Amino acid sequence: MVESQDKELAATRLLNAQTQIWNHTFNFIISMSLKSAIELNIPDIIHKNGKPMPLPLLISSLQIHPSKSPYIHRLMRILTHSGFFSLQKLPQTSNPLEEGYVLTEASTLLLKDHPLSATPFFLAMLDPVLRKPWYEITNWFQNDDPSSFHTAHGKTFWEYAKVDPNFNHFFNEAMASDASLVISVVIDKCKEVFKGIKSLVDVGGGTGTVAKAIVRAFPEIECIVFDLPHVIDGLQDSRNLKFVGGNMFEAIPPSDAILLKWILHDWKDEESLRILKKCKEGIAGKGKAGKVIIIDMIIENDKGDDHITDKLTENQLLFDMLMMVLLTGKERNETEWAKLIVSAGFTDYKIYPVLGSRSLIEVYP
Ligand SMILES: C[S@@+](CC[C@H](N)C(=O)[O-])C[C@H]1O[C@@H](n2cnc3c(N)ncnc32)[C@H](O)[C@@H]1O
Ligand SMILES: O=c1cc(-c2ccc(O)cc2)oc2c(O)c(O)ccc12
Repeated sequence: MVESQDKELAATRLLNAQTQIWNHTFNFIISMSLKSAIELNIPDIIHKNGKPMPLPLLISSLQIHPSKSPYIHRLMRILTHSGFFSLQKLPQTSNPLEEGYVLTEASTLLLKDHPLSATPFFLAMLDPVLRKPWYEITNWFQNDDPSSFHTAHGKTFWEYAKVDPNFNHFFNEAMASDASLVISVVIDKCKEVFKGIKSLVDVGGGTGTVAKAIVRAFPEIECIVFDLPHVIDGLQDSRNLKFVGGNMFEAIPPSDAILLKWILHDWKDEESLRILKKCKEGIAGKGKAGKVIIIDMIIENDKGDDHITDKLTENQLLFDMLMMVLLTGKERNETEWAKLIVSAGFTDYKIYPVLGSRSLIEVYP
């Protein structure tokens, strides 16, 4: 009896292990299915419908070949199971089997016209330019290239952006959509961070989404968006917002405060230290208001004991891999951040854990 129970337990474990491997093996199927749903415009079509959308109506609204109509429910079934759509009973019907698709919070963020749309990044991640480096990781482990991206394309991420205007454009656009989301939360939840600041440089500030929101919310602040020349090329200055091209490893324009949003995780410790030291020079002599504002992840060391913490940690570890493969960067835990901040000559810092998997870190000279 005991022996047969042991055997059953061993078989269950083996089958569970196989299921785990299969689910991970097929993870890409979810991304590729979602890509197709976005390309077929399904989130926007369901949104426009305004109420739960029955399958036949959804099918008739899609630009697909008639022979493919019977397949749509299978695409919708996996994406519903993955939480991108949900099924709701149709209004004004007594038949419980009559239901229609509605958006979830995740697919709402994928709407093309959503001001905070995640679609540009989602599609960018599946683009062959950003996919190729993932096939090169093992080669990268065996050569001395700075990143797997470099192994795949023979140049760094930023060099690639400089010579490929299309890549430069879609990357900057994708960054801008994330920037809108983050800065709206920062302005709402961390107003005090900007108190007393008269000038701010957004280092690596891209096309200026964050800086524009800052000058709108705090008109007394003069902002400079500092980025590589090909990023800011052609962007128009306004009264309290200027675009300056340059290299943050060489010099950063002086100001009361410097913002580094999603900059330091792009770079390894030696490089990040050089950037932070340049920031310190940039805010030198600016008295009490001088500070560096970092927006980046702080990796949790403990494995989460609830589902949400566990998902945040997974998100951070995935970003850590993204930084390793595309750039030379990494995500850091608090000890690593503290070491970096102190090594660059700063005396103290304060963490505002208000941005989901990211935090705002206020750093003082
Ligand atoms: C990950 S993006 C972050 C953009 C923006 N801060 C945001 O979070 O939306 C990094 C930015 O750093 C810029 N960058 C890279 N190397 C740079 C350098 N040497 N000097 C100035 N900016 C640089 C890139 O062009 C890019 O805009
Ligand atoms: O190449 C990237 C991509 C991202 C990214 C991907 C998907 C998302 O939903 C959000 C962001 O983020 C990056 C990043 O933060 C960075 O500093 C460099 C490159 C990328």
